[in-house]
Amino acid sequence: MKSDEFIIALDQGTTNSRALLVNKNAKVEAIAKKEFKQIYPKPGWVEHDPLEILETQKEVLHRLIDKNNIHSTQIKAIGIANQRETTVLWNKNTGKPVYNAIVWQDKRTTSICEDLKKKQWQEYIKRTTGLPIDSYFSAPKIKWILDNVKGLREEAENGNILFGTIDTWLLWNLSGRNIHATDYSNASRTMLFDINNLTWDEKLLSVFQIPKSILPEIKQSSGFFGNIILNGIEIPVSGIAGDQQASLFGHGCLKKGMVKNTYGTGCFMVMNTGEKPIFSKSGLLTTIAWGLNGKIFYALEGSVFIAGAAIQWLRDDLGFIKSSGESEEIASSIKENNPVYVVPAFAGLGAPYWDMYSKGAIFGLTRGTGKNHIIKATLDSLAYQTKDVLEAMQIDASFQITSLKVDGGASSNNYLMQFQADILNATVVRPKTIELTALGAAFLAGLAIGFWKKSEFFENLETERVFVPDMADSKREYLYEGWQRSVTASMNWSKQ
Ligand SMILES: Nc1ncnc2c1ncn2[C@@H]1O[C@H](COP(=O)(O)OP(=O)(O)O)[C@@H](O)[C@H]1O
Ligand SMILES: O=P(O)(O)OC[C@H](O)CO
Repeated sequence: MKSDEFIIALDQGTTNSRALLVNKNAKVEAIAKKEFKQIYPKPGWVEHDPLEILETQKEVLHRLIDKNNIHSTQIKAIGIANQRETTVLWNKNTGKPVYNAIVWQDKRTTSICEDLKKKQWQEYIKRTTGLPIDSYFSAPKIKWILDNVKGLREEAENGNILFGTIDTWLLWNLSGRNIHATDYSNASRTMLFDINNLTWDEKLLSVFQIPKSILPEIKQSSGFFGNIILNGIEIPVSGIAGDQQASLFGHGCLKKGMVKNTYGTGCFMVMNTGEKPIFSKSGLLTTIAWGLNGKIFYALEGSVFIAGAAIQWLRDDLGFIKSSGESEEIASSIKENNPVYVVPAFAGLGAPYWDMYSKGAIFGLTRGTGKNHIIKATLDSLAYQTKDVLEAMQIDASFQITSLKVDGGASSNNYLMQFQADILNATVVRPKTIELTALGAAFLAGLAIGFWKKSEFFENLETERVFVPDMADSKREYLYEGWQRSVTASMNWSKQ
């Protein structure tokens, strides 16, 4: 091992818990990861077991340290990046979750959201929290758990229940059930947080009937959260951010107008908009990028709910491929001009459509369509959804995007990245490491303790490949027009 001091990043994603060892040169030296169970109790419902999340996260942390012969004294700080919005409520006396974690993709709270829309809360919620009303966010999930677990609201009112997004759940447990906190970026995904005044919003707490006592303290994304005891040594957790904001930071998108796109379970394009929130008229949400050095930075985000998850569906449910990576060769082998479209609206549609009732669909089937066409069309859908979001993001001449920085599991797919460049008519820039989420969390943690000086870690980020657009305008327009018709047809499909 060359380095002798490290930052560890815990990257708790929708499908994997990961721990990464980051050295002084800002390089990822080792990774340990473990997939965990996705629970689908009913159509549209998605849950995780909070204890399994905690156990897999601890397991990969210990495996990383043991396998690489790291002594706890070599770990200078820990940063956490997490799947956002996913909601856990637990009893603070027993430490036990009162219900499974309700995952960001879960659709069970559509009627709570519908009710809010009927009562005309859209304007207030957008202005206050930056968010559209959608079952994606934490507040309706908290309300659902409080309404549906017998006696829970009373327990919560008596001060026995805590709420957390996954960062908070991990921090509370890893700190010896001591610290109940989150950072600004995660707070901004709850639909309870006033992103202008930086406080929990009393009006929304009352609308959702959520007792304030269950909410965590909110801190800067880079700063001291608490200590974790690892093999008898105290290690500070000094960076926390939602995974997409962490990835924005990891890419070095520190200036207004800089943008990245992460292809994980979902696909999230995020643009730094500086120290003032900008409110989109075309379906993007306004969110907090991070709190750093006493300042708040804002971002515009296009959240696509199903991206890599659609490739997992091909693998695990349809059995069309044995591994996600196999999709690359299959898609590259199809040369026909008769496009099939898969609209993977398995969890409704996020940005820019925000349709909780859209359902997945396949269009353009002929007798000659085989499973390979469907594999290619599923990969293509990641690129089309990204184009939808990018179009929404070009709000004026100062936000023209001609180059897109990418990361996340599916960005390793060369077919997809080339098709992405073609359909956007923009270059796609892939860094040498696609673990930008983890790097972002590590950078936030390392900055807080002086492990790195301001921004020096970005100097070591290298580009691995640039994908240059190579498609005729007429073909691009023809293909995209077919996608737009397909999405439109899938919308408002069923309220079940
Ligand atoms: N070569 C590939 N081609 C397409 N999709 C891929 C490829 N490799 C991984 N994926 C997809 O990427 C996702 C995993 O990426 P990751 O960034 O780990 O996601 P998360 O953080 O959401 O758990 C999975 O949904 C998987 O299907
Ligand atoms: O698990 P990921 O990396 O797809 O990210 C999930 C998002 O944070 C949900 O908002």
